[in-house]
Amino acid sequence: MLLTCADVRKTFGSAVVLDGLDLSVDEHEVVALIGASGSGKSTLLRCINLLTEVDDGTITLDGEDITNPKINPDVVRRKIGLVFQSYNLFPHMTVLDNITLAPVKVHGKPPAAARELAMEWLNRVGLADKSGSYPDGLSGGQQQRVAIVRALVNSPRLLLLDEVTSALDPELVGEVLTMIRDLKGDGMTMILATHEMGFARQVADRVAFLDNGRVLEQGPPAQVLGDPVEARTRQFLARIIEAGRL
Ligand SMILES: Nc1ncnc2c1ncn2[C@@H]1O[C@H](COP(=O)(O)OP(=O)(O)OP(=O)(O)O)[C@@H](O)[C@H]1O
Repeated sequence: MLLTCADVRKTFGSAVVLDGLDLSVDEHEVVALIGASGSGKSTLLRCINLLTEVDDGTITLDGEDITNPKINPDVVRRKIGLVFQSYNLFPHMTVLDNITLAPVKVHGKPPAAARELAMEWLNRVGLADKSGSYPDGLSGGQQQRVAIVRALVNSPRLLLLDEVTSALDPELVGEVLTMIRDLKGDGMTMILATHEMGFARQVADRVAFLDNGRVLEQGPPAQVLGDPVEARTRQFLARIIEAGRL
């Protein structure tokens, strides 16, 4: 296993958000997290990326317990890319500078090498001509693809994607989806939190349904989304169908 979350607990005040959650992800696997709003999907991703500290339980990456307080979070975060719904690009920096900032300033990569790698990725995703543009000159889909490239230039072992298509106009979702499918083809290990069941169905090897702070049910997309075992999964999907999102 590349990642193992074992008995992870997280509370905010009196709210128990993760309640002994177990989840394992194999190398090259793509896992979609689904569940009602507030079920803890983002919190889990933030715990894995060490942006939020777990109260209890362990998270193991590549055999190393990353919840051990002695671990250097910056080293862990280099191995785990996290991309948010709101792309969070720096508005006053060009696309190229947004991408090379962390490799150069944080990780000490020579600027020329960082630019070369960034341009390679931008070429691959068809955005090389935007390298000198500022984020507000790009569409939402283009900005999100730049945000994903920014995570990829650190060569992460694991990519976490938190609702990366949710802020996009429907016609822009496809280009981000295509990029994620290409990454899957390259063997990138990914965990994606999503409200879009179509997205989960199209890219995930496995879907995990979060409920009351635990993974209640998981399996291949066709099974979990098409023929769920648990009554609560069925209820959740029925609400999604009502909302027209299945
Ligand atoms: N820093 C925080 N302080 C207090 N409560 C928090 C904090 N972060 C998250 N929560 C609470 O934890 C619960 C789970 O939130 P989380 O964002 O993980 O859910 P989610 O499944 O990702 O929801 P959504 O699908 O709406 O993004 C929510 O009730 C939220 O209000």
